[in-house]
Amino acid sequence: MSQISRGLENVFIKTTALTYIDGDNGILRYGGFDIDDLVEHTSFEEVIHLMLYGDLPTKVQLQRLKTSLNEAYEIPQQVIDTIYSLPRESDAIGMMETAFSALSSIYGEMWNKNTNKETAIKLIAKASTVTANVLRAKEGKKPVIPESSDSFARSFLSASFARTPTNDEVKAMDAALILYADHEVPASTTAALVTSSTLSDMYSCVVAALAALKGPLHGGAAEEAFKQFLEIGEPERTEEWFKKKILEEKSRLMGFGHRVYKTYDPRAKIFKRYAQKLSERSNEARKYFEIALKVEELGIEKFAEKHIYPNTDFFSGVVFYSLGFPVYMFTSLFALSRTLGWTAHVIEYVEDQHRLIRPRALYIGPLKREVIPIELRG
Ligand SMILES: CC(=O)SCCNC(=O)CCNC(=O)[C@H](O)C(C)(C)COP(=O)(O)OP(=O)(O)OC[C@H]1O[C@@H](n2cnc3c(N)ncnc32)[C@H](O)[C@@H]1OP(=O)(O)O
Ligand SMILES: O=C([O-])CC(=O)C(=O)O
Repeated sequence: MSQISRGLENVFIKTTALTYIDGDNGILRYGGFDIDDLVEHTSFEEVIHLMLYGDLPTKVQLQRLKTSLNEAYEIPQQVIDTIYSLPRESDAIGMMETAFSALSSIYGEMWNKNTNKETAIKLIAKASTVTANVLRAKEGKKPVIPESSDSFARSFLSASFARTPTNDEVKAMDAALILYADHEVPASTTAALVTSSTLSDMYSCVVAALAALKGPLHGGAAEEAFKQFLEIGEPERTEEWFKKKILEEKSRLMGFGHRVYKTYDPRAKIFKRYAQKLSERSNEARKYFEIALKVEELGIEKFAEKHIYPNTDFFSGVVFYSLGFPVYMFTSLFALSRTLGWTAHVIEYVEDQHRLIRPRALYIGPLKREVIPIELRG
């Protein structure tokens, strides 16, 4: 009998030079560079170069890439209108899917080895415009196109909040963009790959990926994790909440557990450091960070023996909240960053390893039955 791998666990669908994960030892590298080093010493734009061109850029290459991004923030007025025509209470990722569908009908060009990387760079810039405007539409604000600047994170924050962000805010946003940029082939990237395997266009790949990212078991977990902290409300209520929700009702602890990491997610450690630093700016944020620390302690105490530890979504919400983003935007912020991983993987697949992805399902229904005409079916 054929082997079924539930959840495609341990199935390898491509080779990659993009991202290396050692799930037992909590190691994550992009193109051979440790994630800590990249966050410490590089910018999101440098990581874009690394992912798309295979190495960190020289100064000249970086400047060229920044110019390409700055020149691509513009999106057609019809797409802006589409975003703002949706009800304000619409789901933020749903709004991004709608915007990217509209973009795919305009920019859905054929794959071309000579232009795929430029297409990806334009798509990433436009994702910044879409994400900032999803926030602004939901907040009842006017449309804004991000302005050119020395930093993708700075342009994005300025457009989102229509104010000049501090350098600390830009650094934290930049770190979040790097941390979420890629993670090999999780559900969303796999959805993008399946789509690319039919030679559908790159924007459509992002629509498919967004749809998969939204779920609470994947990108939606950052919102769900933070909602736990909101529900707890006060640090001294944490133990009571944990006992009732997690131990008695056996709810999943959101922001904990991972298919590949069987130890602490290295990204969660870095997000935790930024959460600690940024949350010092407000009492509310500080309170949620304290609650997160207590939940983390109880979660590790309970689940470590099953190798279930905090994942990247556990502390990222405290960072985004401290930056001023509403909880409903957390998954969209993840998506903005992950447009890099999605496009880099589909390019790697289509250019070097392309084949239609078409698995099988093992049939277990009745082998053969005769149709009884409806009048005789009783
Ligand atoms: C960016 C990201 O996508 S990171 C992941 C974000 N998702 C979350 O934080 C949601 C919470 N976590 C989870 O649901 C899971 O850990 C997943 C889906 C991420 C990965 O889990 P999988 O590898 O598919 O494991 P699976 O769902 O089969 O669970 C295995 C066992 O661990 C338990 N488990 C896994 N995660 C958790 C959790 N967060 N809380 C409680 N129990 C958990 C399951 O109940 C199951 O227990 P059992 O064997 O006694 O039935
Ligand atoms: O790898 C996964 O399955 C999920 C994840 O952490 C990510 O996409 O960042």
